[in-house]
Amino acid sequence: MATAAKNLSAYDKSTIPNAKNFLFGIVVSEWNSEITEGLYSGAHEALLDCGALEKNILRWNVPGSFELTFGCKKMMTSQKVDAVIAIGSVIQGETKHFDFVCGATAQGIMDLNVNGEIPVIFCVLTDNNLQQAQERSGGKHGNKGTEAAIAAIKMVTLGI
Ligand SMILES: Nc1c(NC[C@H](O)[C@H](O)[C@H](O)CO)[nH]c(=O)[nH]c1=O
Ligand SMILES: CC(=O)[C@@H](O)COP(=O)(O)O
Repeated sequence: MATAAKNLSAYDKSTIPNAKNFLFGIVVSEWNSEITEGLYSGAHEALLDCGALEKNILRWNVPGSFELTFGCKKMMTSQKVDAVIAIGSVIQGETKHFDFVCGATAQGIMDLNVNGEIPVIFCVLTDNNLQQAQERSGGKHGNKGTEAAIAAIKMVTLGI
């Protein structure tokens, strides 16, 4: 199902476990900060709405999406977090650089999930243009940050 066919911000709170006992890390890319701050707001608000405590949400910033893998790895190995949300916005430019940044970031975060002990949520928008990014970070298609927060809570409580 394409994003255009769903609302990224939609969730049934009654089906989401309470997050009050868990610690969440959020690593935020500074590239396209208009977008990544919107994603962060969506994730932060959803975590609090589902019971997470403000003092249990740790935020670090990194320069760009390519640095998300290292930032998440450093956070998960040095901090007592139960899940990490990686937030980025990659927007197509004139060259193939978009492909390399998106591919490397997706692979790096997947590797953290395969080799690590806690879930790392892929909250990285990979859009053709700014409008698409705006629509998915609090616009008409909702907020992928909200979706990522719900995914983090579900993964932390998996099997409980
Ligand atoms: N063009 C975008 C970038 N590029 C920067 C890289 O992510 C990286 O910081 C740089 O190559 C140094 O290692 N990053 C984004 O997050 N979004 C973009 O659209
Ligand atoms: C995703 C990128 O790295 C891209 O925005 C950079 O722009 P350009 O391809 O025009 O150098």
